[in-house]
Amino acid sequence: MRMDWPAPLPSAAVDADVRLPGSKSQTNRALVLAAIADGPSTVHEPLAARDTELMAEALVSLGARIERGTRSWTVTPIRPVEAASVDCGLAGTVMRFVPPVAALGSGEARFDGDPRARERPMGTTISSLRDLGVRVDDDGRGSLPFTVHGAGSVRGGALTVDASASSQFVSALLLVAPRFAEGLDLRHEGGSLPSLPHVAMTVTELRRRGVVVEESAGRWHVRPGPVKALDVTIEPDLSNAGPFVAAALATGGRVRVRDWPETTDQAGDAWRDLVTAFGGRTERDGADLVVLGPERLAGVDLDLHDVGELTPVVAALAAVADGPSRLSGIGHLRGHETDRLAALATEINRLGGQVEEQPDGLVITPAPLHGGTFATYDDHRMAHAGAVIGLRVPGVVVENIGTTAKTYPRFADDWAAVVS
Ligand SMILES: O=C(O)C1=C[C@@H](OP(=O)(O)O)[C@@H](O)[C@H](O)C1
Ligand SMILES: C=C(OP(=O)(O)O)C(=O)O
Repeated sequence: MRMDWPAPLPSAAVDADVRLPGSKSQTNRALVLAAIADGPSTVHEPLAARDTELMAEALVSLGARIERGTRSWTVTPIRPVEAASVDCGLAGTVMRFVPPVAALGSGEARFDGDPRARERPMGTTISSLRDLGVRVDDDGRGSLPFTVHGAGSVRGGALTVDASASSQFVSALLLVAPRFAEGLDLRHEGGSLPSLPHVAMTVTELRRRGVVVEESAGRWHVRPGPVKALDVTIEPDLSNAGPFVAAALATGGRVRVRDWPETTDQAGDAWRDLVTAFGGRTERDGADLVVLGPERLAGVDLDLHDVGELTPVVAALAAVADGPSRLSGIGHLRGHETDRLAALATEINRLGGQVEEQPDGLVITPAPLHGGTFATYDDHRMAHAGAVIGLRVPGVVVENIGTTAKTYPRFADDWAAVVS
């Protein structure tokens, strides 16, 4: 249900604890790897949200069995089916990770998604599968919908791709590469590869399951072999920690994020450095991370190429900061859930802000903001950005708060608990 949501305005500095749901990126990698493993695996504390439910349904439609309990999902690997239909929704991980899984099968799998999903870049998925000898039928636009025809096996070997539009093209191929007869010797060639922590997460998860991966700059070699079944526990989603971290920063308050991992591949771990850049501080307290907001929120000059998915919340903070900010290295965000650079500039400026869109980023000059509707374009992180601006600006109404269900169905309730 689409619901306009008046963003809560705190009456004092925020002082709260939050326990986040599981990581989308880890949950969807765990599901894919379990579906091609050598036996059943259990995923503990998975994220239950639209993107991960779509992933589970996609793998089930390809022949996996997934029993979804409240705190753990048990996956029995794929037994290939003759025909499958996969709804990718708006999930980049589903539209990029699942087609190579379908290529391992022996039937035909049709992929489609939300209207906006048909505009997200998919050309590298289609061309890389074709270069591997897999038949893919599409309408020539390099996007959804398309059909993958599994031929029972994929030979693999050497492959060069341009993954400058999304790191997910690389992760997708690496995840299934141990199941290619010759493994995979993958090179990225083209503009700079974004979101490197996400590729590191892919390599870590493969190695945890006994897969041999060698890597050097822009090149990965995956040896063929079994993917060992493994029971895993998913970490809290540190990218979704962003709006809560921002609540401490924007109000000069304190937020304790429960169970922040000591070490992790998650892009959201960069929040520890981002807090410092905005003038705040973090303290570790046992398993938790405590974020302490500054008296005055500093402007920032940040290259977010590696952690692009944090941009909407960073931009929202920059819009209420005391000094000017520049965010760069994020041209690829135009292919995310929406064109995030255009969406952020349009929506912040609608509230009286001064945001200039650049080819690879945003220049944000502080300006007094006023209330109004903050449109979200079916983008969960645009909704987070609206909520963060609403911490400082009375009368912000976030359009379609339900879009947060993509990765965080409880967001509005958790936010109300933290902010009021
Ligand atoms: O592999 C993943 O789990 C992801 C990779 C990144 O994609 P891009 O490289 O397309 O930004 C990130 O933004 C996305 O939210 C999740
Ligand atoms: C870019 C994102 O998602 P997706 O996995 O759909 O690409 C995101 O969550 O910020």
